[in-house]
Amino acid sequence: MGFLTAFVSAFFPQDLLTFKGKPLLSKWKIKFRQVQAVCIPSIHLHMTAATMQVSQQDFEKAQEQVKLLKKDPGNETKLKLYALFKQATEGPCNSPKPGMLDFVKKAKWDAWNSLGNLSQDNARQKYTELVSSLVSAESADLKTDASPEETRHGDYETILVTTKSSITKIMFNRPEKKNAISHKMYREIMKALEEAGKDDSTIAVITGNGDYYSSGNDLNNFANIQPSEMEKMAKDGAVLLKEFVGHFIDFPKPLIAVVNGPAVGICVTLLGLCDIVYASDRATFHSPFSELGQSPEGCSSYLFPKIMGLARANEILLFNKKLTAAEACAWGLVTEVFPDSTFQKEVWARLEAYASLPKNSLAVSKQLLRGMEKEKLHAVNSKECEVLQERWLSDECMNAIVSFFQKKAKL
Ligand SMILES: CCCCCC/C=C/C(=O)SCCNC(=O)CCNC(=O)[C@H](O)C(C)(C)COP(=O)(O)OP(=O)(O)OC[C@H]1O[C@@H](n2cnc3c(N)ncnc32)[C@H](O)[C@@H]1OP(=O)(O)O
Repeated sequence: MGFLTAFVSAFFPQDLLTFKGKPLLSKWKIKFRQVQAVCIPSIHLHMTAATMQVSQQDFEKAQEQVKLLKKDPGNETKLKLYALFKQATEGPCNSPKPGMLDFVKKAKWDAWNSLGNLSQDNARQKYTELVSSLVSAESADLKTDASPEETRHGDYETILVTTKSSITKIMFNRPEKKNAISHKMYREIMKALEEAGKDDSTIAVITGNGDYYSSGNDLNNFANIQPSEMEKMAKDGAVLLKEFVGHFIDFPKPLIAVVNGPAVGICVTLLGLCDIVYASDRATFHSPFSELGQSPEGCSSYLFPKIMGLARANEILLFNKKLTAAEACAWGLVTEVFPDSTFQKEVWARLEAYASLPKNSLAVSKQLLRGMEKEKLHAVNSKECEVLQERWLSDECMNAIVSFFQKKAKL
């Protein structure tokens, strides 16, 4: 016999467990909440404005809500509910006191009788308030229970943003385009970073959906531009890029890159602004700026020489050297490399442990590590964007982009 069955059988006499004259015990005996439905007579009342108004409708709604409670509220509360219900529907207790040995009936009688001359209106109100507090407590519990679940944010088209276990994950989500970053995606990433900076998460993660981390700037951002619009395109591009990189410079919490596959262009350079970079051993790192007639961005012209030394930075940023994950780790761009087969499992277990550390301590420590450099980084960002704006108008750059689309057309 389950707890509620026992409670119902003990606390509600057989005569109460009837509906329209038919015995309901066999069908209904299991759930306390259902007993309340059996006990509902039809009441028509009007509250005056003297007390907080509880309408008949509210009272009936409360009776329905009791039926939906998932957790047993405990004997004491159930006795209170019973007493208030009887008082509300029948008025003060005037039935004879049960014998001392009839414990259950006596407990119920005592509860009802203890309400004395409480008016039916007040009893209805107290019943409704009690139910409302039980419902609120239960939904708060459910929210707490649900906290380890993943919550999805916003109405994004090009990225997926979720929070789980104090980690906000921003995932590039154009796998069919190798997660190339379109104009819309630049804007959505900025919005997601702004939100992640303010939300309850402890750390934020950037990663890619599919086989690529990201193939960098979407070269379509430069396609189909009329000659008369070239200057505007370059100017607007520089403004957008400056703002975009600025969001990484100013991000207030630890920012982790989970590089699930190859990374190209701006998605490589931005790694210098991330606080930790974990890579799958399938990942490669390629910044083909000179091949594209362009120049470095993402503060890499300043941070890469600091991270790996000028000679190595030159190989990547001037001569398009594509690094394996192991090389990128040896050169200090990547923190740690994991076998692809266990990458996700190992990385997320590690990050969950990190995200349980005190949030504010992590944030202030990040500021100490990065804060002094911020002004410098913004200046570098401005300069890089200025140079790129010119590069985008160069023949070298235009030819490289035309060549990319021609190769595609031939395929
Ligand atoms: C506001 C402006 C800010 C600018 C900031 C400055 C940023 C600079 C950079 O990021 S420079 C780097 C730019 N990226 C590239 O040069 C990479 C170009 N792509 C490739 O070389 C290849 O696609 C690849 C090596 C990434 C992958 O090759 P492969 O495995 O053979 O796949 P596909 O080429 O067939 O690609 C599948 C599909 O995706 C499209 N695509 C891939 N990358 C890009 C891209 N960067 N831009 C646009 N489209 C891209 C590709 O065209 C295919 O599309 P399709 O199926 O043909 O429609």
